[in-house]
Amino acid sequence: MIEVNKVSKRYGSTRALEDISLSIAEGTCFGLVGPNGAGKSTLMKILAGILLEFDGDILVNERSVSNDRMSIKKQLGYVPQEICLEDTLTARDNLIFFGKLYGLSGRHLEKRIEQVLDQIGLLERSKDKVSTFSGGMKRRLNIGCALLHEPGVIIMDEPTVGIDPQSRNSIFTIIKQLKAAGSTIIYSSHYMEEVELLCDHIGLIDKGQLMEFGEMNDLLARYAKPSLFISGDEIQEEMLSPFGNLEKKGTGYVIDSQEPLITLEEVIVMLRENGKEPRRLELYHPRLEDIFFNLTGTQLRDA
Ligand SMILES: Nc1ncnc2c1ncn2[C@@H]1O[C@H](COP(=O)(O)OP(=O)(O)OP(=O)(O)O)[C@@H](O)[C@H]1O
Repeated sequence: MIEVNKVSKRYGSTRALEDISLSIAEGTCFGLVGPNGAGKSTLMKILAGILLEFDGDILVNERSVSNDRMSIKKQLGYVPQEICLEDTLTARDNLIFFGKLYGLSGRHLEKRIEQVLDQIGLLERSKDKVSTFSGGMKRRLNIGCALLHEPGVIIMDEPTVGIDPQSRNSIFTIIKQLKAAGSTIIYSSHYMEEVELLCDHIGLIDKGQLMEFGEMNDLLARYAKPSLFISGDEIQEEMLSPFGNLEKKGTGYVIDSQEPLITLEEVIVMLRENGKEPRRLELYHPRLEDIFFNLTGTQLRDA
């Protein structure tokens, strides 16, 4: 269990984090979501024991990162947002360097390097210099460096920024495998769809403040309503108003409904009886974006 207790951080006059409290249970995949500049990296660095000056405390399995830093660091793997590799060395030599930093050596280190290279899909490129790698390969190696010492908790700060879809998918596969093996994952991103796909618990952060945190499904149920979307030249507002609260959205209307399937059926019957055909008629499932919008009144200010 990781407990973040009233954590605040200032850089000069900038308040990067304000009074953040949350907890992350073992074996969960926790997504920290927020726009650029929200404070995600700052919190990730504090969690990883890299940023040492802050107010409040963080407990990892009841031990404070401020007092037990070295023993806690062994349980953590940190993947920084900026790629942190030596370009002039091979993938294998980079892994040797990071493995030694974590106190690994000899046959155990060799074995872990083979396993990690396989896990990140770079076995065949292990003897190539990092300078010949694509952005996505560098990101995968960056992740591999944090996995060598088999940490129980892996902290990944926006690991998919600026990479191609294929590498992104392969990073998702790595994360899903880590999850299945029981690791705790803390994943920050400003891509809501990634967090929705990977994480079961989330924290929404904006301007240094934690807007909400909890289980994804609970938050979706609390903040976002299921609804129907309908559009078409023949579709008019007065036809739809008996079916629930209506909102004009783009070229059509959104109908709020607690039981969208039943409403869908009723709308179809009404359309048939009136001989009208919609261009689009579909169930709308609440998204993480809806929670953020409900809490902040804005769409995620994506860069
Ligand atoms: N070393 C620093 N010195 C001064 N200000 C900083 C420093 N690091 C971050 N900040 C500021 O603190 C705030 C939070 O930054 P942080 O990098 O934690 O946000 P973020 O959510 O990770 O954003 P991004 O997705 O752009 O990395 C921003 O206003 C940022 O400009």
